[in-house]
Amino acid sequence: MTFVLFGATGDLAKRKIFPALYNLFMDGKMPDSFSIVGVGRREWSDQTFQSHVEESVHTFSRRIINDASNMKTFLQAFRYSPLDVTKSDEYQSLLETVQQQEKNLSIPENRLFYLSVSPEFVDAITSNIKQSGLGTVKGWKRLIVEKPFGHDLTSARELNEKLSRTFEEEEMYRIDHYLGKPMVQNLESLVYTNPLLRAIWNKDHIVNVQITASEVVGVEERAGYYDRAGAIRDMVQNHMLQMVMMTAMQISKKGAEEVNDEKRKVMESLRPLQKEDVAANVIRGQYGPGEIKGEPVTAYENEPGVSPSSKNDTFIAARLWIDNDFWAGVPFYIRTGKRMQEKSTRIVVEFKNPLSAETAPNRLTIDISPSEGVSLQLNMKNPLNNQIEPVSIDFSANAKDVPEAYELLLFGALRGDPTFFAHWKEVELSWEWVQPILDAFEEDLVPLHLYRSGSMGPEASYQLLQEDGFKWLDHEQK
Ligand SMILES: NC(=O)C1=CN([C@@H]2O[C@H](COP(=O)(O)OP(=O)(O)OC[C@H]3O[C@@H](n4cnc5c(N)ncnc54)[C@H](OP(=O)(O)O)[C@@H]3O)[C@@H](O)[C@H]2O)C=CC1
Ligand SMILES: O=C1O[C@H](COP(=O)(O)O)[C@@H](O)[C@H](O)[C@H]1O
Repeated sequence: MTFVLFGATGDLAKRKIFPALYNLFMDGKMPDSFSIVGVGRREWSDQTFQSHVEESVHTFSRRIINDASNMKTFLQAFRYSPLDVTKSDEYQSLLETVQQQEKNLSIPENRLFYLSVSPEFVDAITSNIKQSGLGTVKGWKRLIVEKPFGHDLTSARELNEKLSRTFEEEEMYRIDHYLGKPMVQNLESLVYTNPLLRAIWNKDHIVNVQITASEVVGVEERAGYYDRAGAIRDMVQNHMLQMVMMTAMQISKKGAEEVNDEKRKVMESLRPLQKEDVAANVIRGQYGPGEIKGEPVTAYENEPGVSPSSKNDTFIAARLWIDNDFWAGVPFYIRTGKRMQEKSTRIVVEFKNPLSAETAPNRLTIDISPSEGVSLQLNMKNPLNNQIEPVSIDFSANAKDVPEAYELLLFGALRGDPTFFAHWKEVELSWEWVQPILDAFEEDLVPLHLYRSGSMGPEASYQLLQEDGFKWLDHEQK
């Protein structure tokens, strides 16, 4: 297999892709013979590239590197091909490098193309892959595409149409790194393999589902992108909706087709929002000044690169309804934002409580990151005072040796397993659901609530749940 990495000199390659490839190699999960060809504009030699890869792995790998001989073998697989991806005539030398490696190392003609570049280049690269012959193989070819997948519904459709000229749907692996998080991958098994949970994973037993992805960091150096995207495109259209799908799908057997089908069904049942209804169901927020870990931090509007008087959303909370037999009448609440109190991604499932006045409701909390675990809140009699009190049964994963999201995702693509990648139908349905929100924001039909940095978002997001008689189950209330 030849792994052709466009954007090999970039940030994502350095922080995520090279360390993931190294860990797969160390775990014996790379194919028997493989070559990795990096592409970028910089005029690097193979040696410069190999040193860069080595440094990246040393800096960012979850594994402590103490095995020089394995590292040497790993680095020998790397070649660099300088190329401006917009110039068709430069692809010939890339093809030659790929073919030479295939010949020298007797590598079967299987090619995995990874586009870790700005979306504006995706069209040029895929059509040049076709024209140059890089995409003509005796074995298989696959394409991994990074987010963002479009800027709105129209651009996502256009992008998909362009990609489909070179790659079939079965050959496309759209990355959503939340689908690589071990606990998100675990959701399917958690419900499927526990008849106890399967029996109650529906509207008869569940009153609401809350999915939170809060971050402590602000916009950092990404204002150029983020000020145009906002939390709605950056997190909701992809990661948050993928977590809704993974939580709400009803699996009856394991396998990629089933997972993608069930996720699609969830999205098809998601009640569409009309532009006029957005304000009643979606809270738009932007961080103001505040404190993070005791240190003052600036408001979003004063961050470098943010446009003056920007109305960009750095926080979104929303209420979703899945109008199918399993979930009709159960609100799904999602919430995500930057500069919040804690870094945490968590799903809380609250169960019905017929004894509501006397006992706390049962709750299942699934911690996705940074800690990974599951806890179930039950009621028990305290022998000291004979009072019924909530107790928690906890399982925490030992994160030390757990593969990172990019390892799991790359391993999936290497095996040709699309289970934890976003199928086009899911992406399109997600954009369809989000588009009225984008329109309502554009037309300023939704108030922008400022929230204090270091808080859990604007007060309005608490009111959203209060309207239904619920409250956000933050960490201390778990
Ligand atoms: N960084 C991250 O954490 C994440 C990134 N992503 C996505 O991954 C993609 C890459 O991001 P990131 O690595 O951060 O971006 P960077 O800006 O760090 O890297 C961009 C890469 O593209 C290459 N490139 C740019 N123009 C050309 C060109 N004309 N011809 C050939 N190569 C070119 C650059 O090579 P050179 O400079 O040598 O020309 C560089 O390797 C983006 O789509 C981003 O949205 C997604 C999730 C997280
Ligand atoms: O895709 C993105 O995700 C990160 C958050 O990812 P996590 O794995 O740290 O939870 C977010 O910071 C970034 O803005 C977004 O582009």
